[in-house]
Amino acid sequence: MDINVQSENKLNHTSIIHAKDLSFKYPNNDYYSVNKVSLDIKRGQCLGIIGPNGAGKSTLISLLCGLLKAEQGQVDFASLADEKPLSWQASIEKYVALIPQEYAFYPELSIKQNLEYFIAISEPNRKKQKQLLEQALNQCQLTHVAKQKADSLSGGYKRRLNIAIALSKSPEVIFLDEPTVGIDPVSRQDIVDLLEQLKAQGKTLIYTSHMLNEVEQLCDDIILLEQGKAIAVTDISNNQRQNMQINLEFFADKINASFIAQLNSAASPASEKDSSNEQHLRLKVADISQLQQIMQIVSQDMSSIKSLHFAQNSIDQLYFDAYKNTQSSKDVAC
Ligand SMILES: Nc1ncnc2c1ncn2[C@@H]1O[C@H](COP(=O)(O)OP(=O)(O)OP(=O)(O)O)[C@@H](O)[C@H]1O
Repeated sequence: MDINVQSENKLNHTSIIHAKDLSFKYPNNDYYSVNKVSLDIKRGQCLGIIGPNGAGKSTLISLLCGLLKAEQGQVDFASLADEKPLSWQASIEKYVALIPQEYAFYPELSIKQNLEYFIAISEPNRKKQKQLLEQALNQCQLTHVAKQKADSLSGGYKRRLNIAIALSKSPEVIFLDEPTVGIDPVSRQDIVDLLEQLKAQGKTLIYTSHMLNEVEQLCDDIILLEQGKAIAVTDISNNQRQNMQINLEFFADKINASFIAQLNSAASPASEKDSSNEQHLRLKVADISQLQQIMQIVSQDMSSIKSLHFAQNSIDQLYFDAYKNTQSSKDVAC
């Protein structure tokens, strides 16, 4: 595999990492853990890598940040250096950080000692070391627990320390492998907020998680992996979010047949009745004009409606649709 550092104008001007046809097989495995994956990571954006257990997310991250060498394919990094271009290895060491799934710190040391140790590896200047330490402690809200032994911290604080160590070298590109796994919802939200701040500062994030709501909140682009292959690549930038389908759900004391017929004729042909019983009706609405017609019908008989919910097609739906499609194409192939 080739990993090249390109001057930015050789890549698409917004791209920071471009990978083409990456493939990797672990020794002794007879299958590819990553199979011909191509992707483009834009500067300052967050790319989400999602997929079921064993889909190849961690392996893909390891390939992209140079921890593993692919058998085939190529990774191009835009030159991250301001002045003279660096080798890809030097570029990765200086500008790229990986926050792994496992805890990557010394349990016997305190938070401060851990950070001091890792900062000293990449920054020889004592004054700068101190600044980086304070910055990492503040950014990850660890100042008040800085003297505590890492081993004694809660899961949420251990995750923050993992992130603080990676951030302490002020990276431009940050790979995060399930950074919120196994922690409570409040700690999880704190970490998502921190990642939002990093994005706002212009950092490029590559993020894997099984928490699809986090992915939806943070990511601009998503790549869905299954058995090493990229089975869907989705741009969920604002534009696309607006175009996502609207789901409309009615709950009523009783939904009668003529009401359902009226709604269906208003919504037809693009709308689809998912389910109906006497109390519950779910419609997929294709556009705003359909929605207006439906709301007109509903407003004529509001008395029977107990509640009505709008839900945009979420990333969960995209995930399940893409996954369902690959499963059904496998069934056809069998
Ligand atoms: N060190 C290894 N040696 C052999 N096979 C491995 C190794 N690491 C991963 N694999 C295999 O490669 C495939 C992809 O694994 P990987 O850990 O990249 O998936 P993942 O999507 O990150 O999974 P998870 O969501 O469970 O973390 C799996 O079939 C896994 O068993």
